[in-house]
Amino acid sequence: MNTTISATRPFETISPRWLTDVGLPFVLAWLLFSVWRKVQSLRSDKTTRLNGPASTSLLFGLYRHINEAEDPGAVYEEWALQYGPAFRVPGGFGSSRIVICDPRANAHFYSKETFGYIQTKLARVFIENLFGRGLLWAEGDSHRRQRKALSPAFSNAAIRRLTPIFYDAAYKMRAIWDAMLDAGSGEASIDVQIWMNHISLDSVGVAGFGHDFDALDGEDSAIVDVFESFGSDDTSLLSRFVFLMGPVFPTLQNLPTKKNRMLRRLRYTMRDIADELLARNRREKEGKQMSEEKSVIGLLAFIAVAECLIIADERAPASRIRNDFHQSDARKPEKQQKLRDELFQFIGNDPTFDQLSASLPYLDAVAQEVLRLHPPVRETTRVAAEDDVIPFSSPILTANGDVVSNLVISKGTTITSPITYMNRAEVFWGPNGKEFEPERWLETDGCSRAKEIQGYRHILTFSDGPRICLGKSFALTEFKAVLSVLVRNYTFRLPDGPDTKIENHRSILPRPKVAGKKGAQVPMKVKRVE
Ligand code: HEM
Repeated sequence: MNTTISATRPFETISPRWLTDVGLPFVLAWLLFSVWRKVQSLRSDKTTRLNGPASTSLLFGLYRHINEAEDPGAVYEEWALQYGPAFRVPGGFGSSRIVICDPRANAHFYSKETFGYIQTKLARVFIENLFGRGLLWAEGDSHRRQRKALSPAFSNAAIRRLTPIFYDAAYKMRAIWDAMLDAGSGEASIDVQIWMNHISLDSVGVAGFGHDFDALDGEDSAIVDVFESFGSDDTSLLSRFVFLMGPVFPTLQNLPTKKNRMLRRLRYTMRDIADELLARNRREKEGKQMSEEKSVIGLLAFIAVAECLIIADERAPASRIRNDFHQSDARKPEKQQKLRDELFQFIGNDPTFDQLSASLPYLDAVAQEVLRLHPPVRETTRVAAEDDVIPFSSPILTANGDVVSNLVISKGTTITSPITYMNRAEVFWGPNGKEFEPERWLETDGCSRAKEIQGYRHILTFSDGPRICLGKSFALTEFKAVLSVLVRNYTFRLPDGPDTKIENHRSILPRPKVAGKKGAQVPMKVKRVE
């Protein structure tokens, strides 16, 4: 398909003059407004007063400290040990949010999503800029209606039908890798991350649109181009400023930073593609009926598919979890072999959807463990739409010195559920909570206190409650199908052996990179299984 990016409407570049003439007065006006708002809200605030870490910056509070940490979960863990299961974290200009580190409190918080707790203003601007006013943007009854309409497309029956699409993509990649290995010495250095992203994009394209973006074939289409650019950095001063100040001044999100230009371009590209596919679909329907097997288009509105495609790649790519698996797994080759042994019962055929779901315990354990350790969405932050009382399973020591078991929350209070913390903290997962140990999912009493955590199998990676990820079965099936093909066919080693240092690459997408590499590169040494 020939998709033109009519939407690449370039923004003017921002000059330093612009920042002082327009940016500074704007920030000062907001500052005054925020102080006034703060005074107003303090008057009516009944929220339980909590202890917490002190602010280190008037502009950013502790946001920068958290956002730039290699492991934000560990930062929250330190504070939870110091202040208990609920504490207040300062943001910029006197703003703050309450972080809840308790299973019962999190279960309550998520159960009231979209009605009692809603997206922050910042998130709403971001989501609207990217997707428009769709499912992710909607709250309350409107969200419930949209979700109900979309759910059949993500049912087990639907994913069972889509499973061959994941295998097709994996085998297409295998043919390319085999050719690379044949042309060399039998071992090749392959940047697994790029290939996994291509698999994700192609399979979501075929599954959602009935259209192959041919990313695996190196097709240079607009959509592939936009998704690839997601891995690039945006470390400009303006971007960092917008990122850090966004929680206080959501409208800054509309400034034309490199990241915002990219997201806007993606949105327009998706719309162009959707228009073109709609027209094609209409033409095909005039001729012969398009096969329902090939596409879930009959069930999904185009814009919703576009949302899913972006979510799948931008917010929470299944490719990321496969990639993280290879890193964790390449450090512990015995686990790679254990998985291969389990999968070797499938020689000459592939596990079906039902076998992937229920008959391969070690593959399942590996998938769970990767999801637990590497949640692409690291935390959920919402604003209370009404007054509330959050129950806790452990006692809280308030700033007044009282010991309480409930937190009183006033309308307008910002609450954060720290997903990475809940998924990894020692208090729930034991002393090896931060290690890749798939075996914990095979032991019945392996993660005692973690059982108190609700969410999908006691982790919060897919969120929980009314907004729990709609595509989790899609993502898990894709992950397991592709991993089963890769591990049966290849062995993986990190470039410098088990001690290779992996870092977080800062870009629109949270991506890993081998330390010292430019950009989000994870080149692995790949060999065929003998
Ligand atoms: C490993 C892969 C994935 C992870 C970890 C993940 C995680 C999440 C999370 C945390 C949310 C909640 C977002 C929020 O609170 O704002 C979410 C929502 C959603 N996800 Fe996923 N996701 C994944 C893959 C997918 C895929 C492949 C699809 C579609 C094919 C998808 C479709 C959706 C949709 C439609 C929502 C919005 C649900 C709503 O607002 O009601 N996800 N996902």
